[in-house]
Parts: sequence; structure tokens; C-alpha cells
Amino acid sequence: MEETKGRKVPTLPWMRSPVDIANYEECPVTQVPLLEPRLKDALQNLGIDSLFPVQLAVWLETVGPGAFDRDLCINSPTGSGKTLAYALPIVQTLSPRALRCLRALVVLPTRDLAVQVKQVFDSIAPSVGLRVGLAVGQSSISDEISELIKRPKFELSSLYDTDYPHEEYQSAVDILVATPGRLMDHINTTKGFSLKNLCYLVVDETDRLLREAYQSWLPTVLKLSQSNQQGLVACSGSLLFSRLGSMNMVRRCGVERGFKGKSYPRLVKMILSATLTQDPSKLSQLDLHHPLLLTMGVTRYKLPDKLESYKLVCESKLKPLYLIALLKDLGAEKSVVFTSSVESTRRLHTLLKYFGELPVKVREYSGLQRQSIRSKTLKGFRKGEIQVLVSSDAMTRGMDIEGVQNVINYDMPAYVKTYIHRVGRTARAGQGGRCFTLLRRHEVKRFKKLLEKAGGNDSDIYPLPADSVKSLHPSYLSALEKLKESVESRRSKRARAIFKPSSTGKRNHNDSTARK
Ligand SMILES: Nc1ncnc2c1ncn2[C@@H]1O[C@H](COP(=O)(O)OP(=O)(O)OP(=O)(O)O)[C@@H](O)[C@H]1O
Repeated sequence: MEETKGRKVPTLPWMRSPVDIANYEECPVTQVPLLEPRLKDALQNLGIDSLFPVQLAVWLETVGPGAFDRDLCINSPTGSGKTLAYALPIVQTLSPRALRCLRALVVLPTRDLAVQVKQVFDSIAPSVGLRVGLAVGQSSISDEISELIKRPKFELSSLYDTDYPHEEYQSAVDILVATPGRLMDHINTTKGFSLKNLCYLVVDETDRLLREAYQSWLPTVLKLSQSNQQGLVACSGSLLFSRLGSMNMVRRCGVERGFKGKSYPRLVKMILSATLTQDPSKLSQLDLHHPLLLTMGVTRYKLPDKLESYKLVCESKLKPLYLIALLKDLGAEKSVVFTSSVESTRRLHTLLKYFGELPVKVREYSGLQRQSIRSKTLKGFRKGEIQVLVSSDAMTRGMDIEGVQNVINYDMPAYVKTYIHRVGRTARAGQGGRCFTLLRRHEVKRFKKLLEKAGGNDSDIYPLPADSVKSLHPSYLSALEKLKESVESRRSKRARAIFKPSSTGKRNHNDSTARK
């Protein structure tokens, strides 16, 4: 990153001349150029009357002549509608299919996010006869396989004959939404699972996915999809071209930039985030083709327009009291409270549980819990049966929960990106929302700088009702006492479990290691 007159300029030249999403306005669905009538109806049935600016900007780069000639890198605020921005053109482009095969892959970092994105595809893809699959490990691998792969007719013989041709297996889906771990499981072990016909790869929450290698999922996907594309070029005019349909035929006649020495058609990539990385070494892993950046405004990051930001400044030991006073003040509004770690999430949740005077249902949501518990909590929160979630950063990325009015940073986030993703759980889709950050005095200056980096203004002090903190003291002390007892009882239970002899009369394994 170079610095000119205080403004940071991206190192990569193509990032310096982006398409500015701020120049686009919402566009009524009825006026979206070249939109398939069946998709128009599907959108209207969902209550979507207009496309958001990012959706229109992406649409115009992905339909018509010259469409999808370049890989797209989309940096647009939280809640601005990025999911539909990629789902809509992919579904439309794949709609004129002759044969079912896996042609689009969407990768997301967590299971809950993948489930959410699958729902968006499911709301439009069936209207044009496309099927969407999910590979996240939500069900057993065999259940997942039966959803993703159509077995050959003579299944019995295929089971015993190791030479049975893989081509006999067919994909049961056109689009797959996956997390990297389960995707690799299918690549490595599922008979008939193939990326050889892949046309579109979406890497959502790109910066998070590129940070973690997950068994080299990205190079593997690129290799498996590209190796075949050489073959497809060799037999051009055949399978793929007929499958892609009229729109891609138009594209073939369009501007075919930079294809010298490269296979064509190629795997088209779309990468997205509200905090898209500008790091050349990270982006180089994606092997982007003539990339085009779409970004909102001139600053690197942008907070949602209708987000109001407040701070509450207090001593460290008074933070729980300030939080409780704030939650009482917010009443039954849906809120997410973020802490700095899974351990403090658990502690804070237990303390709130013992406090007992809150008029709302509070639940923990963190990486320490089993997935089934997390999913149940999320369901309850979506339905409004739970009003407050105490969460670790497992919730920060992408989760779209209707009606979240407040985000509370119980601990100030260490990084600007964390702040952006946390506060982005509210003020989504053009709605309003509030963010509160609890600060210790020495954090005030740092927080101001963090807000500047995030593209926001300094925040006002939130005025809690007079005496609201003081009046909580007695109940707080009793809750603290209960918390202490609960921690001690958990500790002694753990100790008993370690020293308990097993049914064979021997001490258990933990015991022997503990004594070493
Ligand atoms: N055109 C539209 N009209 C009305 N609502 C929409 C439209 N497009 C998307 N939405 C709604 O906006 C919300 C945010 O969309 P989405 O989750 O795609 O945002 P995002 O940009 O991916 O956010 P994040 O960066 O936090 O992942 C969703 O609830 C979605 O249903």
C-alpha cells in the first residue's frame, strides 16, 4: 500500500480505478435490463421490488455483451445485499441448461453462513429449474452425498466393481454452497463428485477465507476446474457452449480481454467482502483474470448509512453494571453483545443469567458450543424468542438476522475489520440500527482512531438514565456471588472426573497424564 497526501493508495494498479457503486441507484425489478421474466416474478414474490445499488452494478457487469469477461472483486458495506448481487446473475446465466452438472460453487467460512446463502439461492434458482446443494457437514456425509450425487441405475454393480466408470454418476445439483472442510471431503472421497464443469467460483467473505488454508482448498479447486477447461476448449462448440446458452454466446463475441495463452471459456471468479483485502500476495492465490474492483465511495471502508454509534465510558470493574443498565434501557429490542473471546462470552452470559432482573431472554452463542446448540440458539433469535445474544466473534461475519436493532461491543474490538463486521449485524438493507461500545478511559482515543479508519465519525456518549447503574449494585453483588459458586462447583466437578477410578478399577487416562 502506497501513501499519498495521507490517503492510502492500493498497490495493485487495477484497484486504483474501480467502479464506484455509489454512482448507482436502486433499480425497480421491472426495469432491470435482460432480467429473465421467471426471475423477475421470483424476486417480486420475495417482496423484492428493486435491486440495491451493488446488485445493479454487479448485474451490469455480468449480463449482455462483454459480461463476465473479467473476474469481479466486490467491496461493499455490510448489509448492502452482496449475496443476491452474485446469486442473481449466476442463476440467470445458468438457467438455459441442457444437462444437470455442477457449474457454480460458492464457498463460505462457516456453516451458519453457508446455510443462509443457500436459502437465498433456493429462493430464486428453482424458478428456472436449477437445484442448489449444501456441503457443510450439517447432516451425515452419506445423506449429503445422496443430495448431491445421482447414483447410476445399476447401483449394486457399481458398489462392488471398482472399475465402474465415474461418468455414470451425475451431479444432482447445478449450484453448490459449501464450507472448505466439507468441500474437501467430497473432493477427496465422494465418488462422482466433480468440478470439471465448473463455470463460476464465488469466494464470499474472501479476506477471512484467504487467511486460513483449510487443506489447500483453493489451489485444489482451481486445479480441478482448470485442468478440465483445457479439454473443454479442445472440444469447443460441444457440451459447455450448448449448456451455457444464449447469453454466453453473446459474450463469446464480446471483448475477450487478455485471453492470450489462457483457456477459454475460463472459470469466472467473484470475490466479496465488506472489508476486501488489498494485499497483493493474498489476492494472487486466486489467480484473478483481468480483475475489476467494485467499491462503495472513495474511502477504503464504509459503515452502513443509518448506523448510529454511541460510547459508554466506565471503569473496568463497572462494565457489567453498565451493560445491564443499557440492556434494561433497551427493553425488548433485539441486541447482540460482542465480547473479546469465547471464555469471556461464557462468563458474561453466566453472570447475566444469575442477575435475573433482565426483562429479556439472553443466550450464549460462541465457538465453545456444539454446532447443534448454536443453530438452535440462532433459530430462537431469528424467531424473536431470544432477545439478546452474548457472542464471540463467531457471529461477526455475514450473519443476516432480521430486526437486530442494537450491537453492543462489551469489549472494544482490536481491529477495524472486526468493528465493521460486528456493527454490520444491525442497520442492514437500508434500515436503521444502533451500536454501543463500552470503553475504559484509556481506550477512548484509540476508539476514535478506529472509527476514523472505519469511515465513521466520532461517537456520542450514550446517556443512561440517572442512577440506573447505582441501583443495580445489590443484585449485581448477589449475581457475582452465584457466579463464583458456579465456577468453583464446575472446577471441583472437573477434578472429581479426573480422579474417579474407571469401571476397570484403573485410574482414567487423564489421571495418569496429570500425575506425570
Ligand atoms: N433488493 C433487495 N431488496 C430488499 N431487501 C434486500 C434486497 N437485497 C437484499 N436484501 C436483504 O438485505 C439483507 C442483507 O443482504 P446480504 O446478507 O446479502 O448483505 P451483505 O452485503 O452480504 O452483508 P454482509 O457483508 O454482512 O455479509 C438481507 O436480509 C436481504 O434479504
